[in-house]
Amino acid sequence: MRVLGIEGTAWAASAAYFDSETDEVFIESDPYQPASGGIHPREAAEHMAGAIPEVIERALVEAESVDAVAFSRGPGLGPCLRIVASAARALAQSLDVPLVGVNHMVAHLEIGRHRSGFANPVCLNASGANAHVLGYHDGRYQVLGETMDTGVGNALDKFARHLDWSHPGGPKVEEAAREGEYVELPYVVKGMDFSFSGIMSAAKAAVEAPSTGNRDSKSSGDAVDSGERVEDVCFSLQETVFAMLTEVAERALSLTGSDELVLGGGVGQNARLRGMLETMCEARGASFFAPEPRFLRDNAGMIAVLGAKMAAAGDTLAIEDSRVDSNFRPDQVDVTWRGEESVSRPAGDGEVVGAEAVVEIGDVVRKRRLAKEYRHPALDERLRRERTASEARLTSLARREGVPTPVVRDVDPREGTLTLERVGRADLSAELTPERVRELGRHLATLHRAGFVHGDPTPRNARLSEDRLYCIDFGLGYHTDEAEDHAMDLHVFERSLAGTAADFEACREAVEAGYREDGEPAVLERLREIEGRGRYR
Ligand SMILES: C[C@@H](O)[C@H](NC(=O)OP(=O)(O)OC[C@H]1O[C@@H](n2cnc3c(N)ncnc32)[C@H](O)[C@@H]1O)C(=O)O
Ligand SMILES: Nc1ncnc2c1ncn2[C@@H]1O[C@H](COP(=O)(O)OP(=O)(O)OP(=O)(O)O)[C@@H](O)[C@H]1O
Ligand SMILES: [Fe+2]
Repeated sequence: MRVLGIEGTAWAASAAYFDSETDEVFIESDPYQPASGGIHPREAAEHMAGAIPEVIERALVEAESVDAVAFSRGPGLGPCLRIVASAARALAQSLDVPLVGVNHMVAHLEIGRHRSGFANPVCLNASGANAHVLGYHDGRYQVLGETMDTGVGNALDKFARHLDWSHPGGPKVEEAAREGEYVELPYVVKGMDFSFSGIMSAAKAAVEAPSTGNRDSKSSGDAVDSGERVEDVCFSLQETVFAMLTEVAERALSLTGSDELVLGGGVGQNARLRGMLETMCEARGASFFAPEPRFLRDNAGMIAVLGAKMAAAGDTLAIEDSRVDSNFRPDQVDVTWRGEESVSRPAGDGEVVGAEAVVEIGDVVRKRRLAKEYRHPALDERLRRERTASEARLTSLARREGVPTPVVRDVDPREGTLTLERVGRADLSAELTPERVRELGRHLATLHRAGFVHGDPTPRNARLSEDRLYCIDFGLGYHTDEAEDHAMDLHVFERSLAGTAADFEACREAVEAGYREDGEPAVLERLREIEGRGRYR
């Protein structure tokens, strides 16, 4: 199969030629560079209009023959997408070959899968406009977790703009971070979702005022002093944001039971991010793969490679059905080029390596949050201490409210250790029936009424016994009466179901039915709203 791929979702006007027989990929790109500020959609489209025909021409020179034309159908900037689609349609028609419409984010994932040879990896996409973790289940790439606000590259670019640095800011932040030292910034992970806006405001505020020169008087907590050195804030921004991405990637590996991770997207060119992911995977015996930079940043090579797989599966488009979709989500794609395999977790006993902790299961359960090598030591110490303390406190509080939880026998937040009663005979994930899931819905409603959230409700954080369902692992829980936070708790659970459950719809109805029995109707309405926000915006 020989495929001509075209990419132009935002800044990279790119065309590529892929020959699946030799596995060679020839890429021609012409980037758009804004004169000032960030990417202007109109200017970007003007760039595409001029550059797309030229890069196609150069790629065609390399092409011996073309069996299909593939193009990025979305997500991206509408005006840019339309130019690319027109060019692709015209080319497919003039060459009289099929047209293939590729989801750009799935292409960022598939290029890693293709180059690594991994069968069934979890994928972290860290790009400009997006940030999410994908896992394959039920014939789709499920979004296991994603940003609640901006993409990770956009967050870095905006911070750089605040410093009057030119676009793109990511590489400049990386450069400045080399000389930096750690200052504390907010850290926001909810289940496998995460948010950058609070961190970015804190980072901007931190560099606002001129330095006082007194570096010993920093306050702790989420408050950040202004007047920090730019290189220190850049360093800490990377330490914080990339630790969040690495943590959610690890959670996804733990939830799905996969031991393969691939990285995609332009921010994947960052050496610190790659290093953290590598270290995390090594520590848990997983394999990590990041494609070379030409396949990480936006490029038509990944479009051609996925286009070839789709064309081989007969997944082509009639011209009249080839509309672009600027909000095209990866989980909307019907994965026609793969089998029905899904990552599922073998039930284990003895010592369990969770996402966060090593859990020894004997007469009692000993949970140790060991230091994570990938994190900066100061951030690592803070997270382990805070989460261990929360887990002990909320586990006991939940039981007093009537939700079954293990008795906490001992806790040492400084060491990050807990000793817990052993409860249940299996994780809920082992027998995921609607009836059991409904019980979890009731438990969540009870917690919320009591004014706190679990923080990470998944089928692996609930334990089955004959007569009850225990909730465990409250480390990400916190006190809140906000409907948004309560709805987010349910959303985290439903997402983890979508990534693992055999009968997702029945389980989702069950958790909501259980919640309705004791919870606020406003929370379920808010849940619908959260889902309707797509990527929360
Ligand atoms: C929809 C599509 O248009 C969009 N594309 C996109 O965001 O371009 P991509 O090439 O994947 O990523 C660009 C981002 O990658 C960042 N970046 C590039 N090199 C970096 C580095 N060394 N460190 C951190 N960020 C870097 C840039 O600052 C910029 O924000 C996407 O994939 O979300
Ligand atoms: N009190 C307990 N009784 C019985 N089994 C337990 C108990 N606590 C934990 N486990 C088992 O250990 C596994 C991991 O525990 P836990 O979820 O607390 O660790 P974790 O590292 O936070 O995991 P993750 O973040 O991946 O959910 C659970 O899925 C469960 O099977
Ligand atoms: Fe991209």
